[in-house]
Amino acid sequence: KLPPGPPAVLFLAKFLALRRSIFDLGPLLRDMHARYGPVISLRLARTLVFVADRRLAHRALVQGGATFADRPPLADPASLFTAGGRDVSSSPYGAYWRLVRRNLAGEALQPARVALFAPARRWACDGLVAGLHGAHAAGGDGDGNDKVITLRPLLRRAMFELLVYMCFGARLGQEALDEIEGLQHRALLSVTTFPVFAFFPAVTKRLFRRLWEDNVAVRRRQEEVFIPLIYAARSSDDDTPPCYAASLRALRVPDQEEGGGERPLTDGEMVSLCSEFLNGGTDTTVTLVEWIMAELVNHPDIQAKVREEVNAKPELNDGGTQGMPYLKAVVLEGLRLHPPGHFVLPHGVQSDAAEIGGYAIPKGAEVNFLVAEIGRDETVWTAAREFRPDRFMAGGEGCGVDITGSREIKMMPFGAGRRMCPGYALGTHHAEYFVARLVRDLEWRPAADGEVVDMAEALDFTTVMKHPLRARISATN
Ligand code: HEM
Repeated sequence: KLPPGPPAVLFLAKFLALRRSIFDLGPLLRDMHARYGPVISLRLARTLVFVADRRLAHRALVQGGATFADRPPLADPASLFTAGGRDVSSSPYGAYWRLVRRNLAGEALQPARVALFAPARRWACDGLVAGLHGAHAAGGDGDGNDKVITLRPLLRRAMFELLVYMCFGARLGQEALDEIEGLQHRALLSVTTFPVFAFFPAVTKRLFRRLWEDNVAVRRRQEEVFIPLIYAARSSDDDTPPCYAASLRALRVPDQEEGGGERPLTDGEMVSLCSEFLNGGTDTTVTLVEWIMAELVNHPDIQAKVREEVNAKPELNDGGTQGMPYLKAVVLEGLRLHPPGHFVLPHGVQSDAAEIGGYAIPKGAEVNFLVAEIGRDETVWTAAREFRPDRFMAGGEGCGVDITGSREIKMMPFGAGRRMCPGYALGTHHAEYFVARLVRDLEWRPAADGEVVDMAEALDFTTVMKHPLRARISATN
């Protein structure tokens, strides 16, 4: 018995009537869950299943082991940009995925390695704060030490530069960064825009030839830019910690064609893995930091409390955020209330006997989990729609929450189980450090006196602030 859900035609009619993007299912799904229950299905080109209940999510993703650890196959152009599903997030569950994931988690993202990048975090934030101070000259208003800025572009550039350095071990000039950021944006669009080439690809690639050729040209340019950077990347030297690209060059994966032997990664695979590293590490964290700063503008009391804690800790000068429980609570509350991804990436099913909540989930189905709904569940969180970091301090309902969800899921901003985000510690640490520096070095107020920042959401690749944060900043002493 499949999970209940509306007939596909009715769903599509509603979807088109609302002129929603294929990604923007949130409001429709909420209505459908209210009507049909916590597990629903929709039979479109393949069966889509949506799970909105934290206990069922735990049973499927954590207790279910490998049952839902696969990914559905990708259509073009997503397939083009992942070298045919060969990055970590789109590889099918199996030996190749295990090796590339272990390399990412065990090499590039392991805590001792991340610690070596403390000076890089510092220069990234120094540049960001200096840029915000200088934003006045570039068109901010107000005067002297007090100006209205838009945070996102400068924040994005600082985070991107940091990730590029962690990936390639090189600091690039602004022009090269501009180009790579543009290419990365185009690669992301391949995931978020309507997948025309999923339908009769031989025909649609002719019908929409310009669009297809455009994608091919972007991918070619991405290879031209990335391959020299990958081969120039040193394993490490006195000044540069070992970067991700160098670990990819050293990695060996099973060679399917050579009957059991090993082979290095192809250039295409390395380009896609680097591209995933840059996008995975930048957009999610930037979105999170922007939401948190918006909450801190709306809650000056919380902002002052973070500043007080951060000022008392010289560790920040070394790129660390140890011993700052309130800062950590603020970031956790940001992850709960404003998870950058409102869904995990779609999960695939390899077995014939999968079930969720007593419903059969057919092989080949695509299973999605409603991350934002789970973090805002009123039965778990008091005043679930309010920003209250204290809930993660001693005595609060979130104190000691298990962010990996292995014991129990109360929130799952990074997913849970075998496909859980391998970057969760880095993402959290970057968010903590950037928020700490922005609050320590600058005072944040509404753009106009008495104004409340609008917290409306919009779907980009992540769920971003519909109106990018504008705030009045001044230097702290
Ligand atoms: C605040 C920051 C971040 C958030 C909220 C976030 C969120 C997520 C989520 C929800 C998933 C899907 C999990 C699933 O399908 O069950 C995911 C997967 C993934 N993330 Fe992150 N992420 C963040 C930072 C990072 C960073 C810093 C990196 C790497 C540099 C990264 C790399 C990945 C990769 C490679 C996957 C795919 C894992 C797999 O399929 O095995 N993420 N992330």
